[in-house]
Amino acid sequence: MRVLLSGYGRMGKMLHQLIDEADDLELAGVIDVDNVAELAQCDFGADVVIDFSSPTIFPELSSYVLRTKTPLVCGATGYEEQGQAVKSLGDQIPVIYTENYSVGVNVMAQVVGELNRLLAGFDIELVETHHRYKKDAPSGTAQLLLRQLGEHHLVYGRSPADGERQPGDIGVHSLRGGTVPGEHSVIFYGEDETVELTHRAFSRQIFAQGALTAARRLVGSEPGSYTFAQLLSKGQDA
Ligand SMILES: NC(=O)C1=CN([C@@H]2O[C@H](COP(=O)(O)OP(=O)(O)OC[C@H]3O[C@@H](n4cnc5c(N)ncnc54)[C@H](OP(=O)(O)O)[C@@H]3O)[C@@H](O)[C@H]2O)C=CC1
Ligand SMILES: O=C(O)C1=N[C@H](C(=O)O)C[C@H](O)C1
Repeated sequence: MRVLLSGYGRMGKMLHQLIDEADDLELAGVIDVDNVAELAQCDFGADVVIDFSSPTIFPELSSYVLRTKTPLVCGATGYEEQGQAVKSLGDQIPVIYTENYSVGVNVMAQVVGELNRLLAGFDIELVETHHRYKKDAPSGTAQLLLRQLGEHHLVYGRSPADGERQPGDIGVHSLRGGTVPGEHSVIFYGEDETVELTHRAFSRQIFAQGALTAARRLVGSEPGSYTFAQLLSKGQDA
């Protein structure tokens, strides 16, 4: 399977290493800030595009995948406004977008939704921690987890002026430092008890492996916008 990488930072380089190590994968090319124009000029002959760059590349990237009918695995975060636009590519090609390609977070999201239903009335706070270089806050995964919690009033950080916690608030706290690949906790506070769910990534290899698994299962699929859970279960069916 020939892979075109979009974005050659921490994730792009990790993917390149895994592609070189895998017998079934080959690098079709790399797109980064200095050669985005090639998307309009070339056909890299790729079976799939894997994007870990930034939503700012979406116009060029979407034109390329639609013109060449190449399936797209999209992992860059910060796509809230364009989320629907990414998914609408599924009318013509197979596409997946998720803010987190780890199996653990995928399961955590389902459990968070269930805990939210079972622990109605508990106060909820979300804490996410990432390396010092992360550009966006809160993380994409935080937004994925917040979607499982339904409509709430989000309080980002907490300032001295905020006063007492209001019913229905969810505090969202972003910590940045060191080399942390990604940690997310959702904490439910009740009367004299708390329930805390935490996912810790020990390396960004899990995200890269998850994106490659999604790519293998997306190639050959019918056009559509797939979820990570759908592609993971597709593998189990096979
Ligand atoms: N879904 C998931 O499981 C995961 C998602 N991510 C997300 O993936 C993204 C990348 O993460 P990471 O590799 O750590 O970040 P990096 O900043 O290390 O890499 C991003 C790369 O993309 C380049 N880039 C940015 N904008 C454009 C553009 N418009 N056109 C072409 N290239 C561009 C950057 O260039 P330059 O440095 O010059 O800006 C950089 O080389 C982030 O949004 C991150 O949150 C990360 C891990 C897992
Ligand atoms: O930028 C990162 O590193 C990560 N970004 C994703 C996010 O924003 O949630 C996924 C993972 O946590 C690592």
